[in-house]
Amino acid sequence: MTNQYPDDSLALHTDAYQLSMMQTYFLEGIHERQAVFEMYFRKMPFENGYAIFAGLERVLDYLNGLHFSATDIAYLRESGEFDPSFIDYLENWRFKGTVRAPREGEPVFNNEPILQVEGNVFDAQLIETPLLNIVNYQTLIATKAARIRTVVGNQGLLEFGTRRAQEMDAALWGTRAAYIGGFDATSNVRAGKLFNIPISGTHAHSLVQTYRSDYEAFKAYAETHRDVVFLVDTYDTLHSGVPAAIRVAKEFGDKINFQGVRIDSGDMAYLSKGVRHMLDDAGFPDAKIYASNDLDEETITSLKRQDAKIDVWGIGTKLITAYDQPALGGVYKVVSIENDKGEMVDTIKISGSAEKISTPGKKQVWRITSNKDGKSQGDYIALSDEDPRDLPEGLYMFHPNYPYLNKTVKDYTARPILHDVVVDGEVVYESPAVKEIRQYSHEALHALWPEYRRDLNPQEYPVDLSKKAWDNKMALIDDIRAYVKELSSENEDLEKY
Ligand SMILES: Nc1ncnc2c1ncn2[C@@H]1O[C@H](COP(=O)(O)OP(=O)(O)OP(=O)(O)O)[C@@H](O)[C@H]1O
Ligand SMILES: O=P(O)(O)OC[C@H]1O[C@H](OP(=O)(O)OP(=O)(O)O)[C@H](O)[C@@H]1O
Ligand SMILES: O=C(O)c1cccnc1
Repeated sequence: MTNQYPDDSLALHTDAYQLSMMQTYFLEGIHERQAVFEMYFRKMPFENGYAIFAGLERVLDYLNGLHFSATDIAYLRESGEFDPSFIDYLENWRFKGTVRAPREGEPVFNNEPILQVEGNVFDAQLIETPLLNIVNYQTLIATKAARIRTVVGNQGLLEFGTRRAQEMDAALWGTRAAYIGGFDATSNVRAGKLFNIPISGTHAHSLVQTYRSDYEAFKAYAETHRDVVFLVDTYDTLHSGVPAAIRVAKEFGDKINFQGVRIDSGDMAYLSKGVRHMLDDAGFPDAKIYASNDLDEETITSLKRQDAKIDVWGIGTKLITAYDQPALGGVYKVVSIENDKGEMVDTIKISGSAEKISTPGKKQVWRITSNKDGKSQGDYIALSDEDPRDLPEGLYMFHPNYPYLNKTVKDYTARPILHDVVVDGEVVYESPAVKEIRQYSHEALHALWPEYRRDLNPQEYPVDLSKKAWDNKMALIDDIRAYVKELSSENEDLEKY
């Protein structure tokens, strides 16, 4: 399908129920009521100790100049689903809200706000779906990438996932997220162009099959390239591929700057050791062994344990699809809303399961680090009118579910994590170059103790509520309980249920 709408916009990239609610607010005349919504996720992805926040650049692209185009409006009218006066209003609508977010690449944790939208309830509602769409995916992939980087150490790490991604957008933005999470380069050339990230690659089996021989294929490739890596497993790695690679490397010498070989099947521990011997014996001790084939942090760990002689890891499917956990599960909840007297009142969503109870009130996340070693002590979620900096008596931190787990931190720095990125509809933040984001992420991650960074059974990082935020939550839970009780006593029929 070609795009038949030259002015297609992203304004309709939302769930119909958002427009349905917006219509209600509009027709009831409350669409300009102020509200604060926050995005957070409840569980750490991959049971990891941290997540890497990503997606902000695309969020800003999306919000910048967001409006309903002529064909969007025409479509809504033709659908017959919405009131004409509501559609008239959408015609001149512009996003006027304020958005706060962490820096891209920032380590973030479950149950803390990672996006905050403040503005008309109408505006905030429309953008819920795309914000979750963007940040859930990119944060997931950046986190998966960071996990893989953890097990790979300082070795080369290449992103090969485009062919296996859930369509083109996912390949492109997933690649960017993977780079932020610590990959060195991508095979996706467009990502290289758009984001100015390094591109890299070898060649496929089809080259060898086209020439019907390893030697002929490598020779042709060598005639036409420098810095070559030969794929050696098309027919037989140890008996055909590697001998042919060595022969061509010797024949072409300095002309091709032979970089190494790639193995894409078979027992990679066994094969890589054999290949290493052959390359060393042939006088190519610096040639690198690349490996690919459904790799992820688990297989890499296992291969390292087996002392596989692999120098560069190419990772596709399991990274770009977040194979073992394909969704982050981030949610977007209203935490404060203007009442009919014009006052902001905090609001809570109660649930039978404790983890689904939201934390009311507009908040800020503070990262608390010790001034002695620069290492982080935990995150402190406070209401936005609190300032936990420079408290002479120290900062009292307690676990929100187990308050007896507590500590007082002295000689600390409290750094706010959420920053204004859009103010009253205007984008006020310019994303740094992706290379800088990657570097920032690396540094911010290493301000966490290694116990939170290990890939298996990491320590739970403290994400605490301020006393005021905690009291506010408890008071609202009590209010809701009293309200439900009153309803039940007013209506005896309800007692039956
Ligand atoms: N020594 C090893 N230890 C642990 N895992 C390995 C080892 N060697 C290879 N693997 C992994 O085992 C899996 C093997 O998958 P699979 O059987 O599909 O590969 P293959 O048959 O060798 O190649 P192909 O992809 O062409 O079918 C891959 O994920 C690979 O990365
Ligand atoms: O294995 P991944 O982590 O997804 O990495 C990308 C894969 O893409 C290529 O395979 P290709 O499409 O040629 O298929 P193959 O599995 O038959 O090698 C490459 O040889 C890798 O195996
Ligand atoms: O360049 C490569 O080796 C490559 C690129 C994409 C997928 N698999 C391998």
